[in-house]
Amino acid sequence: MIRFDQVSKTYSGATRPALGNVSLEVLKGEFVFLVGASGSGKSSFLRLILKEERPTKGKIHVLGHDLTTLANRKVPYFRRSLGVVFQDFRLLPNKTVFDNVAFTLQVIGKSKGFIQEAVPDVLKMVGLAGKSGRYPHELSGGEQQRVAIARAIVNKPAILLADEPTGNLDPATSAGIMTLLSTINANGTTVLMATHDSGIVDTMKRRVIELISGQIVRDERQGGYQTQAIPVQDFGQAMEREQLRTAGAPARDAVQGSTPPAPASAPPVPVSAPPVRTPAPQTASFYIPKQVPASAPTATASAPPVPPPLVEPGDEA
Ligand SMILES: Nc1ncnc2c1ncn2[C@@H]1O[C@H](COP(=O)(O)OP(=O)(O)OP(=O)(O)O)[C@@H](O)[C@H]1O
Repeated sequence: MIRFDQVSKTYSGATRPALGNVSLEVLKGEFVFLVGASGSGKSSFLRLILKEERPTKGKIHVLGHDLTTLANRKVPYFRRSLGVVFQDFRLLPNKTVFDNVAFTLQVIGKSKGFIQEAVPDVLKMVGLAGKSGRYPHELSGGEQQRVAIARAIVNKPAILLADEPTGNLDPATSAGIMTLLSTINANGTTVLMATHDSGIVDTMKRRVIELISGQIVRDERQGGYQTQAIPVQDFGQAMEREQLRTAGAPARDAVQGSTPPAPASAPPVPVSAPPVRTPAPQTASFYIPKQVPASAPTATASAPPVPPPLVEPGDEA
């Protein structure tokens, strides 16, 4: 369904790649979380799938299309099989809930009759049946995100890409959105979701792909937000910090080049699924038990660079 073969993306003027030599496969019907610190490449990954960016190297196949050779004139048609949801909802402020969802169908030339049936159906599905005449500013954040999700799925996409869809929502509202995304997934849509929300990832126990500096360092079935282990190189520094904190003794010699003893309280070494078509990156050739909590990545205050709306009024039917 989605395949990356040794894909690298270096933005012009950048000194290092946003994504480096990424290979993976996502199968039909999967629900995949993309996790990693700000700037690790999650949004770039999603934009490559949308063909909003071109890889600098490597091949990307989505829904049977080779995106490197897909003609520009075919891109709008290709994107009709993809739904996209963003952290900041991106609703049209001067259109009602109904019209926000209907707009997507109008620009791809769906008939009035189709729209009159499809929009109420999808609004019911997302729990907004009674709010079709409201404007975005009359809705809560969670409701606005439901409208955005309705708009993304009204054309029944094969793949739903969600870039931090709960980033602006409180935990209870986020849980409702995740229930909705799970239902959409259970109905057959493949879902890829970039997130910083550890609670959601830990609760849902889905496939987790973790990026560090554009490299896949973990691809785990039923994973958590943070692995129970950290890369071995980091372990030396972590141990050193911990020992300095507790006893003042430097620790580098004690841990480098050998597997350290696990403390009584250490979690078991995780048995994660081997990476799917993913070469092990140099920074994570193997993992050892975590000794100190790694600092949790935090969302940036400003939104990452974002692509324009997927469907333009000029698109042909
Ligand atoms: N359009 C762009 N032009 C130049 N550099 C970019 C562009 N988009 C992203 N980058 C850079 O690529 C790297 C990866 O960015 P990306 O937005 O993919 O990360 P992210 O993991 O989605 O971050 P966040 O969690 O903050 O959204 C960063 O170093 C970023 O500065």
